[in-house]
Amino acid sequence: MIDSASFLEENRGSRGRGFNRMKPGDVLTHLGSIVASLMFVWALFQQYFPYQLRHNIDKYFQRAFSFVYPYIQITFSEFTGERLMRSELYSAIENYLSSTSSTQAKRLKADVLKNNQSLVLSMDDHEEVADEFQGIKFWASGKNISKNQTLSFYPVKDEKRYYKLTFHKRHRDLVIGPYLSHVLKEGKAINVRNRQRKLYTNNGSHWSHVMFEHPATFETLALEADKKKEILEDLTTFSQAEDFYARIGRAWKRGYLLYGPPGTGKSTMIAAMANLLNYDIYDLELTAVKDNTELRKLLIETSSKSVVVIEDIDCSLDLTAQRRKPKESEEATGEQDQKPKPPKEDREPKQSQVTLSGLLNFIDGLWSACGGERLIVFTTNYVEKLDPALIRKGRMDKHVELSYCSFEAFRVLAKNYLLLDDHQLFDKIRQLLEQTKITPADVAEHLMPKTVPPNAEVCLSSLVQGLEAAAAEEEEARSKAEEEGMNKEEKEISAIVEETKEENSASKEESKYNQQ
Ligand SMILES: Nc1ncnc2c1ncn2[C@@H]1O[C@H](COP(=O)(O)OP(=O)(O)OP(=O)(O)O)[C@@H](O)[C@H]1O
Ligand SMILES: [Mg+2]
Repeated sequence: MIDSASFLEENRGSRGRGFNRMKPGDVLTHLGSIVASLMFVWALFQQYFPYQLRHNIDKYFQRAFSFVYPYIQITFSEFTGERLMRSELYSAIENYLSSTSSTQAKRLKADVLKNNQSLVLSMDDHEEVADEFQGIKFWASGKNISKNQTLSFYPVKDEKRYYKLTFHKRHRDLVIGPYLSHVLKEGKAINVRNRQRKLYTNNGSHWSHVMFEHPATFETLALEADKKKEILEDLTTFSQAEDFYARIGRAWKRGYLLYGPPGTGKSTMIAAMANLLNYDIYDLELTAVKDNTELRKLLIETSSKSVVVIEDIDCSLDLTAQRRKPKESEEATGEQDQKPKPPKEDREPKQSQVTLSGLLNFIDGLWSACGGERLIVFTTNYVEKLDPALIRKGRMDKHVELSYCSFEAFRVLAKNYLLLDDHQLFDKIRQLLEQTKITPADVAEHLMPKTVPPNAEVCLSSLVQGLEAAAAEEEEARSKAEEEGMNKEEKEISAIVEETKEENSASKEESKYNQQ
């Protein structure tokens, strides 16, 4: 255990005893002359001693010092190697020490992250803070040393930042093993929490991004509580299961298929997922991807801790047709790949040549494992249109149906939009919701404030009217369909009657003819 405090105290104590017999004025005079002499000697040493000699003296002094000094120091420089790369360890330590720094250090550096939303404090140069791990105290100091560049005519300051970790030599194994990996892990986790998340979209084979700032959360998502809980648990379990996936030999990724009519919250759920897990979003526009090679390139460029989304997968590509087409041509010509492709551009508008097998490879091929910790989410309005190979378990592990608004979902929206837990109109709304189909997007539109100040009664009445109108429309459509069905039936019956009449008259004619 480091006992620096007591070490300093002892030194201070012995000095104090030595100076006790003198008067304060004498002490100061003495001290002044000692310091001046030391500085003079040091200046002489710096200036007149040959560099090699100075270097050797330094070296042996350090060795002799470390022989008696029981502490070990590790330095973590900001830049490693060619000074081009900022050391990952350095930033991890910076993040790791940020909380300790903000409580202990007296001079701090402030930085704003997440688009000016959160303030991050780190210790300033030459500050020192203590950290405790498994009951042992370590010292970390932030330093910024400046060196003059020697080969320059105009001396330019060359600044180097580093953290120095000091600990007693008996803790060497603990520090080099568990402590440093703990610092690295925690530092990275803080970095992930603090980063401004991004929403990427592909422009051909390149990703471009904007800041991701969707406010959706699972709390505000209108969904039945048990369904919400199930998805939440699934996501949280996934995000914490790195070791499990490694143990069972599976790539650390999970596929979600969200399906349901438009306006039922599929895109909103994706935003909520990303917000829950602190992931980036890669919104992949498949129609802009030229071919399978480009698709793979895009996949490789995605980072871990991300949600890769393909919206409206049924519209993105005519996947089933694309799978069939090569087979047909294969049958006709015998070989598929060697055959030069017809110049399609001449006859039809340029289409993406991404195939179903390319997409399947994207989801669970060898390349899909790179990066890890990734969700792949497909959305569709028509789940029945999708090729079963695409959505089988293992590829799309979880199928989530988002459907029309239930009363439970409505209550979530009422709480979000109107801050209401209950209201006299709720019973009526419940009955109407049981009779009619309305999407959460439509309900949300009714609940948007319509007056200043907002009035819940007005919004709920608007919803009731909307629901009644939808119910009336549905009723009308139903009776029309029934009528049409009846008409169709009547027509069919009369056609059959006509047919039998004709048949009867024909047979009568025939028997007459036979009798003659
Ligand atoms: N389940 C829901 N919970 C909360 N808000 C919802 C929900 N469903 C829809 N909304 C609201 O309706 C709007 C449209 O929803 P969203 O874009 O998520 O629908 P979608 O299912 O992705 O539709 P599409 O199939 O057309 O892409 C959202 O802005 C959101 O405010
Ligand atoms: Mg959508």
